[in-house]
Amino acid sequence: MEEKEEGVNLNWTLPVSSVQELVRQRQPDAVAPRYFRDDIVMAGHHRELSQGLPRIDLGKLMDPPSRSTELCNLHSACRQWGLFLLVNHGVLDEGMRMMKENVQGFVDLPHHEKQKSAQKPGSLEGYGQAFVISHDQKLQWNDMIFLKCHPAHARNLDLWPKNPPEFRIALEKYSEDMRKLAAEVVKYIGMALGIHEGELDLLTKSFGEGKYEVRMNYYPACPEPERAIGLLPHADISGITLLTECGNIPGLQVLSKDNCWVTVPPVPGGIVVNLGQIMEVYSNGTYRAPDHRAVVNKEKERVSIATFCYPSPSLPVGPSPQLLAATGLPPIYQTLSNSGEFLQCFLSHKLDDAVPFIDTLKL
Ligand SMILES: O=C(O)CCC(=O)C(=O)O
Ligand SMILES: [Fe+2]
Repeated sequence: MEEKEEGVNLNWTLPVSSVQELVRQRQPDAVAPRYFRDDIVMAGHHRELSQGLPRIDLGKLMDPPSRSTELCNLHSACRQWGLFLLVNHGVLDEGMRMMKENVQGFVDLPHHEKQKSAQKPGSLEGYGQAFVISHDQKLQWNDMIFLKCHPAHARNLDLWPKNPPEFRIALEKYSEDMRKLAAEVVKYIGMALGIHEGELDLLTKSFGEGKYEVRMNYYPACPEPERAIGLLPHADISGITLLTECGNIPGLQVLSKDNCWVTVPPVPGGIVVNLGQIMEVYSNGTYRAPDHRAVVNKEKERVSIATFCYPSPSLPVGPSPQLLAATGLPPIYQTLSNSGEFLQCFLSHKLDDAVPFIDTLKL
C-alpha cells in the first residue's frame, strides 16, 4: 500500500539512505530497483547542439556601447531556452574556488560527520534527499545539502556544517556574491523584457533584498547510468537559479522547445543561469522556466551548487504591469501577493498532480 497521505506536500521528506554510502559500502555493479528510472531516462530524445547554448557576457551588458546587442541576445536566450551560460560575471575566482573546495570537502567527510547536518522531520533543509513522500517511491541518484542563506535571520545555523572549518565562511561569502549577481542579472532580464524606470527599480531591489537558498548536489558515479537519474526533470520555482559546477563533468540537461534533452556542457569559471517559474509568470509566458534534469555517469562523481534566488515580498508575483501595457496582451497568469504566497501555493500543490504547478495559475 502507498504510504502517501492526503495533504502531504513538498515541504516534507522521508529519510532514505545516502546514495554515497550505498555506493561506498556495497560497491554495487548494478543499480537497486528503487533507483530504476527507465521510464524517465529512456523517454525523450537526446541531442548534442552543434552551435551550443547561448552565452551571455555580463561585462557587455554593463557597458553602454555593447549593451543593446547583448540585451537582444539575452532576450532570445530567455525566450528560446530560459537558460544561458553567464561569462565575465565579475564574481571573484577566490570566492568561487573556496566554495567549491568546501563543498567537495563536506562531501568527502565520513557519513556520521555529515549526519550532524541531517534534515529534521518536517523540513527539507539540511543534508539528505528531497521530496521523498512514500516508502515505495522511486529514488534519485543524488544526495544534497540544502541551506537557507538570506535573509540572515532565516538561516538555521544548527544545520550549517562546522566541518570543513571554512565551510560557513565560504557559504556566507558565496551566497552574498550570488545575491549581488542575481540582482544585476535580473535587472538586465527586466530590461531585455522592456521593463524600465520605477518597475525596473522595484524588480531589481526586490532581488537585492530577496531570499536565497543554496542546494549542493552530490551525484556518485553510477554502475548503470542509463537506468538511474540524478535529478528528475523539473522547472525551478525560483525567480532565477545560478548554478556552479564543481568539476568538468557534464550532467545537466535542458529540454529544448522541440522536446529534446540537450546537454549543458560545463564551462570552467562560467555560471549557468536558468529562469524559474516566478520569472516565467512575471514575463507573462514570454520567457521560459525550462525543464531540466541531471543525468549520471559511470566513471565520475559530480558536484553542483544551485542558488535559488527569490524576490522579496515587495514584489507581487504576477505578469509585469508594464509588459501588459506595452503589449496590450491580457495576463495569462494570476497575480499572487508575493513570492511567499507563490511558494506556499507550490508547496501545497501535491507532487503527483498531473497538472504542472504553473498551469494552475493560468487565468
Ligand atoms: O546538478 C545540476 O546540474 C542540476 C541541479 C538542479 O537543477 C537543482 O538543484 O535544481
Ligand atoms: Fe533545478
